[in-house]
Amino acid sequence: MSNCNSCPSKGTCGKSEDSCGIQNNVNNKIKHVIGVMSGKGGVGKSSMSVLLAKALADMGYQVGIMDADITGPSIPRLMGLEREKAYGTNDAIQPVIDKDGIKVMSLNFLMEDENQPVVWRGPIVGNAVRQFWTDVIWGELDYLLIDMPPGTGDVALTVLQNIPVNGVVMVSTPQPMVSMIVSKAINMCHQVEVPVLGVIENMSYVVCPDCGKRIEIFQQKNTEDFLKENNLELWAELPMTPSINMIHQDDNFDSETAKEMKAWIQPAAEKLVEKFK
Ligand SMILES: Nc1ncnc2c1ncn2[C@@H]1O[C@H](COP(=O)(O)OP(=O)(O)OP(=O)(O)O)[C@@H](O)[C@H]1O
Repeated sequence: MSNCNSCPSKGTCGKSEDSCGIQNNVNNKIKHVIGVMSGKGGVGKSSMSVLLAKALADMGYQVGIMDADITGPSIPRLMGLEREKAYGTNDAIQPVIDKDGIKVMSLNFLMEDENQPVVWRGPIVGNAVRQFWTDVIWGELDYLLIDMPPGTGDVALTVLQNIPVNGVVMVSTPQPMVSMIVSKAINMCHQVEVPVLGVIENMSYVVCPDCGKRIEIFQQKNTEDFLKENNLELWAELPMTPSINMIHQDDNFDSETAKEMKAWIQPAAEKLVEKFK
């Protein structure tokens, strides 16, 4: 049964206790639940979830990532945890914990073979996501980041209505087609009364390897209009770069590549922390 007193969204949620579909988990003491969403597939939502988690962990926070992209789970590989398995105890599931202490849950941790497709209908996928909230022993966390499925369909709705999400970080790329679809996701959040906190623009530009000049690759870049129309703030801009492919190799933001990635995502991590001060 839902109970507002033990809910992390207490005080920031518009739902009444009677109408709330959220089931709490006594094993969860999570201060902030944050969705990382885009509406459009392939814009780098999972990569941004991982970078954000690493930046928050680096700032000393206890962090978890829930891979709610059930049919296309990429978090285990992006975290370098693709060989790990999650184990159950009675009716609870232990998340996988990486070297930084980031707790991770993904359907791939429960699959024998990560290459096997999950051929499930929407309600079953929705149940899996719900269980990632109700049955996983997340323990104490400052931030649980939810890597949302692409689109504004069934599963995204299940996350927003069945998990006490405090706010959503939108990931976009500077293309009119993408911002139109991301705007749909923003409006979906408004409809279910989940605040959209800020925007990360990925693949924003490229840096010339010879002269270091910033090159705008998308000529009809419409970031300012998009932000203005949706009354949102740009939290971070990341270039299109092969460094992102190294994301899984460095746990502590130690290597030069990782330091570079940290510098790009850090403003977003700081903005997020600031939002909940
Ligand atoms: N800034 C970037 N520069 C270069 N490649 C990137 C960048 N961001 C993401 N990618 C690459 O784009 C691909 C998609 O990234 P990612 O899986 O993070 O996107 P997604 O939005 O979560 O996708 P999906 O819709 O499948 O959930 C990956 O191969 C990733 O390495």
